[in-house]
Amino acid sequence: MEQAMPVYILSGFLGSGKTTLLQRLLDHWKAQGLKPAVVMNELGEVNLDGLLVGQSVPMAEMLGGCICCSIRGDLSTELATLIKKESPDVVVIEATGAANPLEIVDAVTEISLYQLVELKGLITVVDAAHLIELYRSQQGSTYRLMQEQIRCASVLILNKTDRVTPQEAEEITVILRKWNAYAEILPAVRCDLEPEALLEGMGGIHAEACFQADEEMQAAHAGEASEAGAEVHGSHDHVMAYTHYFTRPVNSEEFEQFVKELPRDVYRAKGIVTFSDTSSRFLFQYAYREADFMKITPQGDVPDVAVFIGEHFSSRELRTRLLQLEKRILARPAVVKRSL
Ligand SMILES: Nc1nc2c(ncn2[C@@H]2O[C@H](COP(=O)(O)OP(=O)(O)OP(=O)(O)O)[C@@H](O)[C@H]2O)c(=O)[nH]1
Repeated sequence: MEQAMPVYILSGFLGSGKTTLLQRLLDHWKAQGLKPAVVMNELGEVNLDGLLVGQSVPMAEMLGGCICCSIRGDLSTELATLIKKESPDVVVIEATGAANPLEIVDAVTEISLYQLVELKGLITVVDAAHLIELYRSQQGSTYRLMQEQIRCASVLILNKTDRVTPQEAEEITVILRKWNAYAEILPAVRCDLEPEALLEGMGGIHAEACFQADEEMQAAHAGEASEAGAEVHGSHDHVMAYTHYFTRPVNSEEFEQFVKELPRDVYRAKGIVTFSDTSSRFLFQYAYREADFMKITPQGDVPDVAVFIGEHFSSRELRTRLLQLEKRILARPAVVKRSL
C-alpha cells in the first residue's frame, strides 16, 4: 500500500526559533538521504527565511498574509501542488509566528480527505525569555496567542534557555505543563537537540486541548471586542508588518543603533542590508530585543529590504527614520570599510 506523506507543522511565536529548528530538521533528513520540502508562510512581502533554507529544498512560499486566516484557503492548494510536483518524502509547514495553529491543523486535515497525507504533529517553539515576561504581566493578545500555540503542541521546544536563569527555566516548565499536559518539553539553545528524539517523541495532535484553547481565545476576544465596541476578529489582527525597500546602502553603526532603538511594539524584524562601510551584505535578525547580523551572499537578484512586525507601531515613523539613514549617506564623504 502507498505510504501517507508525513507532514509536520512548525508553530511558535515570532522570532522564537522556528527557522533555526527547520534548518536542523532539513539537515537531518538530507543526511538520511530523504527529500524534504517546505511550505513557508511569512507576514511580510518577502521570504527572507527562504534564503537560510537554501535552494536545494523545494519550497512553496505563501507571503503577505497568514495561512491561518487571510490566505488559509491557499494552503491546501499549495501543499497539494508541492507534493505532486516534487514528490518529497516529508513536508514541513512553517507558520508565521502570529498563526493560530488550530486553523492550520484544520487545513491540513482537509487535504488528508483527498490526498494521502498524515499530519504527524505540531511542534511549538517557545522563546523562554519572552514567555516568562508575558506570563508575569498576564495580558495582551500576544500572551493568549502564545498560550494557544503551546496548548495545541504535540511537542514543545523550550528554546532560548540561554536568556533565562535556571530557576526561570524551571518556572516556565511548570507553566508549560499546566497549559499542555501531553507534550514532551525539550529545553534547548538554538533548537540544538537530537532530531530523532524530537520526531519520535511526537504524540500526534491533541484535538481536545486545542479546541478548548481556541474556545477560550474566542471568548477572550469577544470580551475585548465588546469592551471596545468593536467586531470580533481572528486571533492576531493586532499584528502588523511594514516592509521597507532600501534604495541605497546605509552606515552600519547608524543602522545598528536604529535597530537597538526600535520601539518595544516592534517585536520582530529581519532583512538584508548593504552597508556603506563594510565589504559584504548582511542578513539582520531582531527578535525580542536581541539583534544578530550575519554576512550573506544571496543567490540571484535579492533587494535590500527589511520587514518589521509588531503591534500598533507607526510604520510612518520607521520609514522616516530609515529614509534619514539612507539620505545621510549621500551627505557624507567616503569612509574606511569596517570589518564586521
Ligand atoms: N539567544 C538566542 N537566540 C536564538 C536562539 N534560537 C534562535 N535564536 C535567534 O533568534 C532569532 C530568530 O530566530 P528564527 O529561527 O528566525 O525565529 P522564527 O521563529 O523562525 O522567526 P519568525 O519566522 O520571524 O517567526 C535569530 O536571530 C536566531 O539566531 C536561542 O536559543 N538563543
